Amino acid sequence: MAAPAATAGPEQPRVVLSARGLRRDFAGFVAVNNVDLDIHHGKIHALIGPNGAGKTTVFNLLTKFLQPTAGTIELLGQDITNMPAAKVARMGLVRSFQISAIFPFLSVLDNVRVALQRPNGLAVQFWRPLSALDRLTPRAEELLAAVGLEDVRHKLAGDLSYGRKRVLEIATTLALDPKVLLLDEPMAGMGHEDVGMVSGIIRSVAGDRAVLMVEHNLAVVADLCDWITVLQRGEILAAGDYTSVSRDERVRTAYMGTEHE
Ligand SMILES: Nc1ncnc2c1ncn2[C@@H]1O[C@H](COP(=O)(O)OP(=O)(O)OP(=O)(O)O)[C@@H](O)[C@H]1O
Repeated sequence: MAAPAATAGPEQPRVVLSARGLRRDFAGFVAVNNVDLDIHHGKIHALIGPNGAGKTTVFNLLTKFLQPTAGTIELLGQDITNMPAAKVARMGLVRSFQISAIFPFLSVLDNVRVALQRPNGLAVQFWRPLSALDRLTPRAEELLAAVGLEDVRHKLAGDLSYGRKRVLEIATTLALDPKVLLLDEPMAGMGHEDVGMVSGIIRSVAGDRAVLMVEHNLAVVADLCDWITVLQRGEILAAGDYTSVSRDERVRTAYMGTEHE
């Protein structure tokens, strides 16, 4: 059978987020140095590396929670290097926080409805009565169906299993209709079955957006991610698909003696 043509066409995944020469110093300590990244629509990109490699700092730089010391960041073709975090979130670069981002005493449905009325993903308008959110119910139900939580929509979020809380948290992030979704250790603390469920959801939500994730579970990275960037001491050690990165001697050495799998 003929191999697919390698020429660029309309199907070629486009770069939606890119960084060039990203650097961040903390009082003379260089936490991130000369990092280049290209994140593509429809792809899942993993940022991995030993503890202290600079992964969280890169996330904070991309989302503009931290200002880079040097380098540039482009989102959807626009330079966002000096843009405030709220504006970047409104443009579609959204970071999924941990479980603490959900409201345990609200129902699953109300968690998503509240997320749908957030103007920029960073603030919740608590003064609005929940009844004012009724018009958001159809969209909230659609999102819950997309992540397989429709059957528990009237449960209190706090009563969900750990894995399903993570899924709800992803659904509240999807409410912001991100073009680029940043996931910070989505499998942290999860049992085996939950990892499978959350992997399936991440794969399906990546169909129509770009996903960048920090993940320590290398089995998940191997299974889920199209492209991997390995950081060590703030710099890119290697980049490529899982097969090439996992065969890289420098990567193997970097992981030796760490707690990673
Ligand atoms: N606000 C800060 N002030 C000073 N140093 C910092 C600050 N934030 C991070 N660092 C340092 O920068 C380096 C990179 O930290 P970062 O948290 O980005 O690594 P990481 O790869 O996310 O690590 P982990 O896997 O442990 O979460 C570490 O040495 C850390 O101590």
